[in-house]
Amino acid sequence: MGKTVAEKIFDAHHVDNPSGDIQVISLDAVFCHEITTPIAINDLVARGKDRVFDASKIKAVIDHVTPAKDSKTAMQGKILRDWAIRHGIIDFFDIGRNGVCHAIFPEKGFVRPGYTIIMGDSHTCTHGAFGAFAAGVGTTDLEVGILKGVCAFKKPESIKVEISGNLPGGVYAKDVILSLIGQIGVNGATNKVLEFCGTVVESMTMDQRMTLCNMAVEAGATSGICAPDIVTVDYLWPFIEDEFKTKDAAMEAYSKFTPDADAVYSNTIQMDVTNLQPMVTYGYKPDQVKPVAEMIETKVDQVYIGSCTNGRLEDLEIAASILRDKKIADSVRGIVSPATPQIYSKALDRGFIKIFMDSGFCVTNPTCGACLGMSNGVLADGEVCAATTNRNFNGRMGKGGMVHLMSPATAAATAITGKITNSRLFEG
Ligand SMILES: CC(C)[C@H](C(=O)O)[C@@H](O)C(=O)O
Ligand code: SF4
Repeated sequence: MGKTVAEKIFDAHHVDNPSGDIQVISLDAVFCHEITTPIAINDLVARGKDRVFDASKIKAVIDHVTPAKDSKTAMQGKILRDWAIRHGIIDFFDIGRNGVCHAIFPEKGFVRPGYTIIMGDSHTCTHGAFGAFAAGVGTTDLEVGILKGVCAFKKPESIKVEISGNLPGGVYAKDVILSLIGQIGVNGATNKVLEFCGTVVESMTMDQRMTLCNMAVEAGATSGICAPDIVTVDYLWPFIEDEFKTKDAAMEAYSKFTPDADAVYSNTIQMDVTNLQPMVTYGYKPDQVKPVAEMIETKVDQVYIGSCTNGRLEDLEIAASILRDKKIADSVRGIVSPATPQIYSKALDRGFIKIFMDSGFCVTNPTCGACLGMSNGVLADGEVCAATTNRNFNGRMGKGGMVHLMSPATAAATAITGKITNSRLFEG
């Protein structure tokens, strides 16, 4: 019987089959940030198990609140920092070199097709864009992962999402994933892997595939996955050139993580995006999605462009192309957080940062910050934010605040008018 991408990855990492449909797999990487890992560290220390399975496979970053905003966040950073130093974790990213975990780790080449990765963060599914199985876990699993380099999962069942057609102008990967979540609901993929395929996915860049996989968890999925192909190899080439010498050799090696034609899926969803509209969320759940056209009178107080969903270079490029030579509405506070220092620096070189600043946006350092309402743009009670992030939960960006999720293009257009706006108004 044929296998899905996730099944092939599980086979290649099989350690044990303790019971029924539970499988223990070995881990290629454990990613860490300063909000959840310190809880695991403190517990491991208290239990006399302050060890790591392999310091070279642990990658850590201070990203959620950086620079620290108060004594609590300073201590969270300190616990992670001291632990990284204590255990010789070389790939540790602190202020000045740090960025949003799900943007900086792929950028550094830490994700490869066929990898298994866990992290104490729900959007770990982002890394599935590289053909990896990457999942967010709780503290107990994180501790076991750090100590032993293994993790127990339910054997993966996958939903195949086949995306075809041609994306219209002004419609992006973010609109595709919002529309899918709107269709299947926040529990539509619970305990399943969403395997994205089809001509639209094949023609997406890695930045776009990361946007797609990033929100898999908002439909309840354990992970999102795109099979590795030449786009993946091109992205990773600087990191894998020495190993493979030719791209063909890399493709050949990674092809063992492409799905079989007769792979078995729990179900298949066909999406034709040819007539897709730009999408926006309207409520407190990511499946409450409407076309922008139905939301255009909605006034916003703040526009936030950033996060692990849409804070990458292509996102900033699209937003900047709309903001060029324009001013944002006086009533709007515009905030942009490039997701990593490299993105920031490239955005500077390419003139995007100047466009943001000239239009009236505040540019912050790379951080999660406003996305989860911890710093750099917390909303006041009753305020509304247009955001390129992934969660619109009640109070997510500040108590009593409302978040509308959308693409960077829609966010930029919205900043100019102060009301939710179709970016086609400004796109050529
Ligand atoms: C802080 C962390 C545990 C959390 C998550 O897991 O998703 C955060 O990244 C978020 O997006 O809310
Ligand atoms: S950018 Fe937002 S969603 Fe992503 S990891 Fe940070 S807080 Fe979570």
